[in-house]
Amino acid sequence: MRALPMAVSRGAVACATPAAAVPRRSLLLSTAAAGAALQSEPIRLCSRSTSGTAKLRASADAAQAVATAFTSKEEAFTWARGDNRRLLHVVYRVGDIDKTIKFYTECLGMKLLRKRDIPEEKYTNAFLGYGPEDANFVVELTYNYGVDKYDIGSGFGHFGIATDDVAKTVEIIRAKGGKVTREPGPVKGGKTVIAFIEDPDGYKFEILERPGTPEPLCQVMLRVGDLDRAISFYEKSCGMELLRKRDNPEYKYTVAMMGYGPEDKNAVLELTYNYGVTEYDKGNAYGQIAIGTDDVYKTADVVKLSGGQVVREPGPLPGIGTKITAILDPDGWKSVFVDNIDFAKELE
Ligand SMILES: C[C@@H](O)C(=O)SC[C@H](NC(=O)CC[C@H](N)C(=O)O)C(=O)NCC(=O)O
Repeated sequence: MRALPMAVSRGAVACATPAAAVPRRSLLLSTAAAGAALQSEPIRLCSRSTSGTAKLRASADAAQAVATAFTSKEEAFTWARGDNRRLLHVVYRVGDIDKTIKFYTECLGMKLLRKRDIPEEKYTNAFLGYGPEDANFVVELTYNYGVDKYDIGSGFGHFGIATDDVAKTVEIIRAKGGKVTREPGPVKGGKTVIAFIEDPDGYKFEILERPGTPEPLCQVMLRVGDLDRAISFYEKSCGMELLRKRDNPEYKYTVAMMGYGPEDKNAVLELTYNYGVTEYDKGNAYGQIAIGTDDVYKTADVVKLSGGQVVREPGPLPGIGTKITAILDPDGWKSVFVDNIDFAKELE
């Protein structure tokens, strides 16, 4: 059973604590600003409030005190990098779930993996993909009763589907009535053959040529206002690796592929920075990516220690019992970490 984090009074002051006296759960101080630089030495807090410590108290108040199992930030980041993580699914809202299921199964060749209706919360979920959820990245569609239209916004980019033959795939999609918005051909400024299609709600899918891939649903592309800030966040707060960064000055954008393993075998988060564009409208259609973890509590601690924002404290979901924690990146994109064991039970 996990111990509850210790409460930290707003009047807590920074103090020197002998190493031997450091409790099992330490209190580490982190700046609240997302993307704050790592500090090698944690500042420990004690609850003693004394006179003459106003400045320290003010600085403690201005920062986020984290009750954590870790004794240093380095320990926290090392744990996150070694955690058992992978992208589980991407969650987004659709206006007619049966129409989308038909499009994804008939045009995109996905399988309907499971569907659940939660009438008490007035929504339905459908999980679709190219392989079982215990080993593949999949989509989780959400239909909210009575809502048939969403705003996709300008920040969401696309989902990527890798295929052996883009031209053939696009012809099948077209023949089945799918909307092709960019014909197959080499990507501008590169060699990879790509095409773009749109689903019934207007979500874009990039079809890209990558023969023999084990993970056809391979990318979630989101636009960000500061690429280095976003890379730093996904490295430090999420324990991801920068797999590839490519600048395309001719077309004035840079992309960074972030993930938990090589791009040809694992789904990745593709972050796109368009020169000079620092803000996007995120709409209300795209939801979040879900990431598996062995410990949602430690995960939330790591996010806080790296200056990231936890928008849902770790704990079990009412009704389902699956433990999760939700975080926001510096651009406001959400990720949800899901306990691996609880998730496996959901699939039983
Ligand atoms: C292979 C992999 O790197 C790509 O497919 S990148 C695709 C490329 N992306 C962009 O242009 C991103 C910047 C753009 N301004 C945006 O915000 O989406 C792309 O979409 N190319 C279009 C083309 O027709 O080649």
